Amino acid sequence: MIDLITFISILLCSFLTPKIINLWFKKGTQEQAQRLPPGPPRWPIFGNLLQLGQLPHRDLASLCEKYGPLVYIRLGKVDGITTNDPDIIREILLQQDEVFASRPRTLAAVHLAYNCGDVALAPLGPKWKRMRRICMEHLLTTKRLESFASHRANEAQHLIQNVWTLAQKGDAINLREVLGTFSMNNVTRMLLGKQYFGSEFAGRHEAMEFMHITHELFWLLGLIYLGDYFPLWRWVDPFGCEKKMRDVEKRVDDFHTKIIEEHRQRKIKQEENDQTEMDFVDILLSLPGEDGKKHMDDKEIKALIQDMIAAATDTSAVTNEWAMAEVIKHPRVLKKIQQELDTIVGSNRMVVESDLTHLNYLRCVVREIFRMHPAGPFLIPHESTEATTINGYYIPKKTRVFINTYALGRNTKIWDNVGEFRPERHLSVDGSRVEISHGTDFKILPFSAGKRKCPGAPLGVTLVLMALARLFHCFDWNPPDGLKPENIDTSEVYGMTMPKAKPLIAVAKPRLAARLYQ
Ligand code: HEM
Repeated sequence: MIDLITFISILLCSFLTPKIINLWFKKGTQEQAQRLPPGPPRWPIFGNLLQLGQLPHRDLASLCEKYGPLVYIRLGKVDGITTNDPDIIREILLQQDEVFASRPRTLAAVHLAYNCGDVALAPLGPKWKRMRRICMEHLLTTKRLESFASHRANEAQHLIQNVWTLAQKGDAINLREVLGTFSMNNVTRMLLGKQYFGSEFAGRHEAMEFMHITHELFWLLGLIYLGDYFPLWRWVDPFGCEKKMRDVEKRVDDFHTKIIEEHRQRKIKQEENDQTEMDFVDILLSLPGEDGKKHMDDKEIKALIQDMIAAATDTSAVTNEWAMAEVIKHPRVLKKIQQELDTIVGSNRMVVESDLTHLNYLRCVVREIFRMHPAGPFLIPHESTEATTINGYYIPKKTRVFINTYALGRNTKIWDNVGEFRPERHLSVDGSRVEISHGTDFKILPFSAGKRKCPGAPLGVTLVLMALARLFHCFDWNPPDGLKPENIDTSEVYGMTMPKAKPLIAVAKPRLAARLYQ
């Protein structure tokens, strides 16, 4: 006699299998009629999901090499396209911006971005528009960023002191830690009025908890979670990903609740005419809410805090670590950067922000890093709001768009010797200032373009250039004993950002007068 479970399974199979086959063939016929872009053959149910490995940006890059500049893929039940081509990217991000400027509602965005109530992961619509406007008009204006210039100068000096102390001890330096601390402190000082690491730090336990949950958050946000493409997977969740998302959601929320409460208490205690500088949380607490409400909801404030931390810290820290790795690997480039710094800044003072626009060769180095190791290998995936066509190919509504910036930077049709680190390729013929943006040719895309372009780009560029200029000006750099520069490992891991697989360890030797490091 068959047991009940076997009976139900047989019943379900006999009911579902014809439906799935039917749907699959129906879909196939529709697709043929509407001429989707070319792409690899697909499995039933899974589509091309099983063809993506640990480094999906490389897998999708190979598909573009094989099938052309615009490739159709199917991820479970979700339509997807990918491209490595400047003209198609321009078409998607500028010409058809309105169609492609939405975001997919992924489970990570639901759990970790307050039900898509933030800026970065919110679908296109009035809510996203309002939250983005708050960022642009109240947090990231030139005037507001200028008001934090002294904090940034202070953190740049703190970075140098930190490295100097380690160099005096003769220790090899873990640059991932040092650069992560620099980015995190800069962002949390602006955002939360707190420095989490260093002399005025917020308390060791709080700092460690903060670092820990931030790392888990980044990891979960970058994950290609099968439950997003294949709903049955959610029933099983064999690796406990969704459980982890809920766990991190709760811990992050507790953390933000505490921050908001601290700011409210501080405000109550403050004298009325107190002129203490306002941080981002103070500003958000002072803004009116939607529909005539006196204040913004706590949930909205938390979603914005979350976005700023996630968007600003890892992107700049990862870019800086790649730049240090490639430059130490290429001593010729380090020499040229230092010659430029010695000419423009000299050896009697530290680099200041106003120097950064004049450091044209260093700017080429940063552009070359964005070409070879872009912080966002797929930007943040976009989604189409309606069916459309690109180059005569049909793109269905709700198609997920993987703009492959990694493959763009290694596209042999637009770059020569793609694996060679050669900053000079970005020098302008007339010697004019080298811009760290996509420009008109869209051959690199560090901060994206169109409605969803990064609103923090000027701050991001400053954080990157400042850390690098100071570190190369103040120190000579070598790999640890026994490792030749050319053997420095430059393999990557995939995530929301694309960090170096192994932390960069290097030895620093001061090159300026000792008094300047104090
Ligand atoms: C080197 C540093 C940075 C890099 C490389 C970077 C890069 C990016 C990229 C590639 C995107 C996705 C754009 C798209 O999907 O089309 C993005 C979005 C975003 N970035 Fe940045 N970013 C950096 C720094 C910052 C900073 C400092 C902030 C704020 C303080 C910031 C805030 C944001 C926000 C809020 C979004 C979402 C925009 C939206 O969806 O409307 N970023 N960034």
